[in-house]
Amino acid sequence: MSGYFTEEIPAEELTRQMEVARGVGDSVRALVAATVVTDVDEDDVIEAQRLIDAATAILERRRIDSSFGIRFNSDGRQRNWGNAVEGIRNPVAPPVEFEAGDDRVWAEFSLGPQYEGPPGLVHGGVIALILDQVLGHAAVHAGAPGMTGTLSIRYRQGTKLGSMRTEAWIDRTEGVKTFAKGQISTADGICAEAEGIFIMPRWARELDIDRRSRIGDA
Ligand SMILES: CCCCCCCCCCCCCC(=O)SCCNC(=O)CCNC(=O)[C@H](O)C(C)(C)COP(=O)(O)OP(=O)(O)OC[C@H]1O[C@@H](n2cnc3c(N)ncnc32)[C@H](O)[C@@H]1OP(=O)(O)O
Repeated sequence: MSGYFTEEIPAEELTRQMEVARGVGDSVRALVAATVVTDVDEDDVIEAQRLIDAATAILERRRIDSSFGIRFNSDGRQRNWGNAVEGIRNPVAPPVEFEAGDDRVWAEFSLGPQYEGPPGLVHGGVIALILDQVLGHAAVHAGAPGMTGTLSIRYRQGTKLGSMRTEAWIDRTEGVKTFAKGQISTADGICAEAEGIFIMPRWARELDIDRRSRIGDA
């Protein structure tokens, strides 16, 4: 399966690269939020646009031919910097950084004005995006990774923009299918609940266990 790479970056160098990646990702995230809510004069908007275009031209001086993919380093760490939920260098990603316990995974994070759907509330598609990832992550954590086959969401109340928590756990596994459940909550309580079926794709079923678990680490 393409998009999965193995690489050998010395640990200290990888840590340094991660700091730079997070730095530029965070700066563009702040830029996106500022673009949505700025109230400065039009001349300032136009000047900002000129500077942004100059920054884009610098970044485009050299680029990879594909999307970022998932890169496994020899020290056990992996880079999924392009992931739409977790990718530290992807400004579209909040990013959501998961923690894992015995029977579940969770994350605390914040969504700003660029994720708005109804006024003041998170867009339902963004809720689905995050629930897909957290349920998928729970399947990985349980050692039963898979692609999302089905995802069902019950939106119980609007999710206010700002701080929130998501968590997910495995309900059961049946052969290549992993049934996961999860939720997103704010200070108002549970806002959305999800159930998902994650299915190990055929190409992964044919891999040996070691390679499969490395892909599942994604
Ligand atoms: C190791 C892999 C790791 C993957 C990445 C980890 C990322 C980590 C986190 C990422 C998080 C974000 C994740 C993302 O964003 S994943 C991106 C969004 N999802 C996709 O793009 C998935 C596209 N679909 C596929 O690749 C295949 O159709 C899948 C893999 C889903 C099934 O494959 P295939 O079609 O070849 O399966 P099969 O014919 O052998 O059937 C097997 C069993 O499954 C049952 N079934 C089939 N389809 C569905 C369905 N839709 N719902 C419920 N059940 C379904 C079927 O009845 C049978 O059951 P049974 O009759 O045996 O009881």
